[in-house]
Amino acid sequence: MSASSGYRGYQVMGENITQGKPDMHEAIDAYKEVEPGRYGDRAAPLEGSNLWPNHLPSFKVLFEEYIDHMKDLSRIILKGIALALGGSPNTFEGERAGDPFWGMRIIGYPECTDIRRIEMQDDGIGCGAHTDYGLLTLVNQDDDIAALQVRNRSGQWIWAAPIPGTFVCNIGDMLKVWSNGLYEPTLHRVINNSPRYRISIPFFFEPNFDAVVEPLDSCKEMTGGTAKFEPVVYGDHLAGKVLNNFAKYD
Ligand SMILES: O=C(O)CCC(=O)C(=O)O
Ligand SMILES: [Fe+2]
Repeated sequence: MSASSGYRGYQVMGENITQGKPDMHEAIDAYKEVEPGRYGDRAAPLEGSNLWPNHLPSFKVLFEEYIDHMKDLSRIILKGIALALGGSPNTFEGERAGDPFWGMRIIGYPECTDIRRIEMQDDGIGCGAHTDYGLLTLVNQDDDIAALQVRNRSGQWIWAAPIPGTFVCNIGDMLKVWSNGLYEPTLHRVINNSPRYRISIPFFFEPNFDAVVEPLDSCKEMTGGTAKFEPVVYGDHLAGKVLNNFAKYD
């Protein structure tokens, strides 16, 4: 993991920072590849190619096949959301998310032992509370370890306990803007209190890198007629977040 690979590749335990605190996980991070100069200065920090393990040639093939399935599934879910928001099913195609940016992480959370707790002097936070940055996240988590928590409307943290054969679907920041607040991004965090190493694979379906995200007309109509959010270019939002997570590389 380094700034020169556009923050792609392997990160050691504690390298990812959320709200100023190191997260207790290790991960392989991949993003849609961005050729130099493709989106001008705003994409420069995220330019780069993914890094694959040399000794596992099938890894890249399987990974890319999985990404294609995740993109197809995300598009189907977004068609439903678009209809619910009073728009055409293709609202998120074309210049909004027809050429979606994406990210995917393969994350490992260490097993929880008393010794580790003392050594790390941490409170067991595998990933600090945050919302995801884009449209939708599809989390594929280990079937038998409850570690992901989401905060409900009453402010309580509840377990998003795994249901075999399903994904947890989180709403991202950009869907809040496009829906003028009708969709609330899911605040979530990870605490692996189990005595076993946990693996989860979140896939992030994002807008086009250069999409200008602003409340949709149909959503403004449903929420009192005025825009509650300023327009934001998705790539700027993402670059700000990623640089913050890896502040030590600045
Ligand atoms: O490990 C999980 O279940 C979720 C990870 C997560 O929230 C993230 O990487 O954004
Ligand atoms: Fe997340």
